Amino acid sequence: MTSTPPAHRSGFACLVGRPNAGKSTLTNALVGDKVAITSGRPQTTRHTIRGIVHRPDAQLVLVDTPGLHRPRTLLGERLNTLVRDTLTEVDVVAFCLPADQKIGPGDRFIAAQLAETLRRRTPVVALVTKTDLVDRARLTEHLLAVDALGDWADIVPVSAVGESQVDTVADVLVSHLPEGPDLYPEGELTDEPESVMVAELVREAALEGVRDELPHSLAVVVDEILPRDGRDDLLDVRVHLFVERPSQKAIIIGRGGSRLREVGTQARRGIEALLGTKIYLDLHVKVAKDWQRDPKQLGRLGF
Ligand SMILES: Nc1nc2c(ncn2[C@@H]2O[C@H](COP(=O)(O)OP(=O)(O)OP(=O)(O)O)[C@@H](O)[C@H]2O)c(=O)[nH]1
Repeated sequence: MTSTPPAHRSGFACLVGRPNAGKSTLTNALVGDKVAITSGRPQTTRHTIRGIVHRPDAQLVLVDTPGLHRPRTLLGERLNTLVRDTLTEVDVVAFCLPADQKIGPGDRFIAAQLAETLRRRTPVVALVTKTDLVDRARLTEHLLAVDALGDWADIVPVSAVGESQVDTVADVLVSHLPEGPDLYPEGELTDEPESVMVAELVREAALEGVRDELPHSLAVVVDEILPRDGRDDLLDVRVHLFVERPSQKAIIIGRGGSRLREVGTQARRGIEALLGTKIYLDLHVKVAKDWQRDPKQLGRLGF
């Protein structure tokens, strides 16, 4: 019998569960430490990307769930909107239930929300997390309780800390993704807060001494932050500075580019401290006429 290679899959997943269920730790274990950042907003989801699992056979994009991530804030109407918005846009939902804690009202609440919101349109995988904290008997008991809690596409026990079954979790989540090519270039991971901070550091440096001349005319966009090929100690950071008029571009760049070099040096120091690694900072200045008044330009600049 000849076997055809499995189709490439790609899509979005979100990890839900009550606080301390182990979502962040598992996300990190799934994604590994190949961290790069971009401010580019994903085209296919409005939600913050927490990490991307790159594999030869698949790309799994893990997105944040603003609501279920912090169930304490999930009340009334708001809850329903938040949950529905995110959960209905992903391909698979992973519900984390820590093995060392009995299923409680918080878990039952989330289970009910998932059932009501998704109505089986999106598969939900139950992940029994922190299995390293319990013995076999307790794990079995918990698995049975989780099974009784809802209608799951799969149930997978996992320990992110003990590094047990993390690959199985990835396999199972990937199995629920549609066939498709990579959605993001390899090495790309988003972390919005950090890229916003990078943009802010560049903006600060660029406005130094010229704040009066172009206070609100400067927008900074971080295009990408990627590891340099073949280097694990250097990130390439590409940034665009947008001004409204050619005269402002001249101010930012300075005579023979002298001022832009100073801006780069100052911003680089701050960014290296922020990211904890050496960077190569690539700054480009562009004129985007009347960007403050043009909704299309504003959108492009991330406002
Ligand atoms: N022993 C053990 N501890 C774990 C494991 N996964 C997470 N933890 C611990 O559990 C605690 C909570 O983990 P997080 O990953 O922050 O949980 P979370 O669900 O992201 O929490 P919130 O951000 O509050 O929603 C941390 O102290 C972790 O170190 C695991 O597999 N084994």
